[in-house]
Amino acid sequence: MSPIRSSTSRFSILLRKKPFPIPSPGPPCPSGILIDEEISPFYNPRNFYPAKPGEVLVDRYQIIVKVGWGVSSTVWFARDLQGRIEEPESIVALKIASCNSSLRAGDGEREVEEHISTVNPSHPGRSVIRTFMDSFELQSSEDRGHHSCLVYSPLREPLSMYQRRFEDKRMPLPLIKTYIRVLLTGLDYLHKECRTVHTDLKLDNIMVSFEDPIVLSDFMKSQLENPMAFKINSTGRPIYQCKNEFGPLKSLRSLPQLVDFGLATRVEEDDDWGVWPIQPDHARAPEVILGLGWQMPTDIWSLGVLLWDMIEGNTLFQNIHDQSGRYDAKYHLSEIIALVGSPAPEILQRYQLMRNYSWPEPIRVEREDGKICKTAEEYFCGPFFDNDGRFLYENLIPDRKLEDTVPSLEGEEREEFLDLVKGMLVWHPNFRKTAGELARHPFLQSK
Ligand SMILES: Nc1ncnc2c1ncn2[C@@H]1O[C@H](COP(=O)(O)OP(=O)(O)OP(=O)(O)O)[C@@H](O)[C@H]1O
Repeated sequence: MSPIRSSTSRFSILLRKKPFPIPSPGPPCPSGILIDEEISPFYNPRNFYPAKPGEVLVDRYQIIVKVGWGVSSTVWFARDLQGRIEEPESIVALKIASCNSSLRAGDGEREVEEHISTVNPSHPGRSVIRTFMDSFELQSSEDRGHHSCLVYSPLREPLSMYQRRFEDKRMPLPLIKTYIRVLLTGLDYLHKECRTVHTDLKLDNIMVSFEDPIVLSDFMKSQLENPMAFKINSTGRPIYQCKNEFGPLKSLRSLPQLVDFGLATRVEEDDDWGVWPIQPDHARAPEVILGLGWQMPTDIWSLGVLLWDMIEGNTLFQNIHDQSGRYDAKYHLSEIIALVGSPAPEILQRYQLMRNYSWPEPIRVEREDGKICKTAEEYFCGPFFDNDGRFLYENLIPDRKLEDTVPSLEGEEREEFLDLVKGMLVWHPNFRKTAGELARHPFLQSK
């Protein structure tokens, strides 16, 4: 038996897909110009894995093209060589985390995604959440720990980029409604079944799938003919310029997926609360700014804010920065009060109670001064309300009304939209509607 087995395995090795020859280098970039991840203020090239087109990782994934990057990772499309020669090409996205061991980049993301993928695979929202299909580790070249590598299905692009493909950068309303409903089904799964808060909802963390597999296969072929531009940096490593332009849409069959669980947080028990600052500035919920503690409803506030980015093509809260462009919470709260009203008395009571609560560990503010803070009040430069619950910056409250912020909707459509968002932009997190309830709202049903 054994000779037959060994010749069978040799035979199957022969039938296995072969790596393409290493593509010729693309055009050189001037060395003085910063490329992609180099722009990040805390960038250290030694922490990034020096991936190269043509390289085969773990004897299985052949790197072809860089399609994205973040502050602590790069994302590449790669060929999966596991299939047999005659099988269609299988392309995956590899997210290679940096090896900065203090951040343990990639490890938290892997843990949360493992949890999400196993809780209840039959829930309709499960497929809306992007989780990894495979994972492995790569040793860093300078003995600086490991690079965690997560393998995903390839996606077309973030919603921010997808939107720009439509006239006036606005997707058709029926399509937006479908997207919102799908995202809410995903959040219902994440919140109710997985008891996980995304904490970083923004259009860049909603990605859309390829509308047609031909778009991806044409893109991959074109990469072999037109390789990425690159430069050699001061440490002698090549840095490649990512390519992620997939051209005009062939149809509207793409669907959204929630991605990037690098900052996601599990809330196991009802009395577990996140306390540290989260969320992109304009989508930050009031309980985060005021340091009241946050749970799943904080994502509902963020998604509520993002509905303006989707429907109107601009942000709901427009003046939340000071004159030098820095996020300023007192302006943000002033806009919230103008559009949503004053906080409920319970919120003000909790604010007084939590004002002096110190975080278990101090946090450095991501500003030039890099101040170290122990409380939300220090971090967001409070106080904001006096002991009687009066807002300390009444003079900053702009003359705006929520009803005037949706010029593109009219009549019943507008009323229904306002009703939907009034269930999301609620000061008291407990009184916000849940994702499951919102998904059934009349505004989102096809008429
Ligand atoms: N599956 C995928 N298919 C195609 N492109 C992807 C995929 N995943 C990520 N990208 C691209 O890579 C970019 C960065 O990915 P992602 O959002 O997961 O990283 P990040 O969390 O922003 O990185 P970091 O945590 O290092 O800041 C995305 O904005 C997107 O352009």
